Amino acid sequence: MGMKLEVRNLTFSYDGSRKIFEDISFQYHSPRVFCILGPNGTGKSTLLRCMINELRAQSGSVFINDAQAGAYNARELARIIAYIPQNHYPAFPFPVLDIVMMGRISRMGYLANPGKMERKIAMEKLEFLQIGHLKDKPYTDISGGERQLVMLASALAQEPDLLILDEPTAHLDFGNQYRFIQLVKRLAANGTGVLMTTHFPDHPLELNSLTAILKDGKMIGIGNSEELLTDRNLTDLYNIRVSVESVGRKRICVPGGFHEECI
Ligand SMILES: Nc1ncnc2c1ncn2[C@@H]1O[C@H](COP(=O)(O)OP(=O)(O)OP(=O)(O)O)[C@@H](O)[C@H]1O
Repeated sequence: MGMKLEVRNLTFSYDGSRKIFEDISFQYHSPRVFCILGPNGTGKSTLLRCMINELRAQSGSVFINDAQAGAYNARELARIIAYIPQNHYPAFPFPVLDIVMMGRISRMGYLANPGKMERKIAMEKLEFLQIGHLKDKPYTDISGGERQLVMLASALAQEPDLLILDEPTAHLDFGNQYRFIQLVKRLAANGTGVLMTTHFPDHPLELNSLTAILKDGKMIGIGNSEELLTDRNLTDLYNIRVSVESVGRKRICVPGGFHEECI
């Protein structure tokens, strides 16, 4: 059926005076992929945390399936949305498989212990992401990129309608970044929505996603990646010359410009 997320006139401040962003509004329907681009410190993570009810906006509202986000308790929200923050610091050396099984909590009865089915689903998600070999390793003893994939496995085990991912490729190697983007395409094709922030404009171009540009506390553009991510818009956004080029059937962004000296 898909889910609907609506952000209406959202304004946020951490200290009550400096506005991190102001009057942000958009509508999103899953399973389309939605990417949010913006320079460092523009409030992308803060916006995501407002969407999942972790931070309370100064004004404006977030609606999930037409109900105020605040009306859902954590368990109800976890059945709809799985969120992976930009950084997660492991506190305990739980085995990786247990971490992935934790993704099942919102799907289990109150006071129930994870059983065979939870174990099977968790293992399937690890295998799906080609990290089954990590299942018995302590979560504290794996690399940043491996942790990111384990978090993704746990989020997938949650079987949400929407994945909200904060810079999901930040720790991934070149190959895993590509595999990850292909995975996002597959998830969307199978009905799971993905809303993600990224520092790589190539990602929304590859995903042909709905894309929003955040700059100086405002959402200055939203639309199809192909139309929104022009040389001009990317040059203005990142303050370097950028040209968007066709290579075969792909569109890629070239920082410094294709025919220019790097600046
Ligand atoms: N807990 C906090 N308290 C006060 N200010 C904060 C807090 N977290 C973030 N900020 C500030 O809010 C602004 C937006 O931060 P945020 O992390 O949302 O940006 P971002 O666009 O996700 O950045 P990046 O791309 O670097 O991850 C920044 O100026 C940051 O310093």
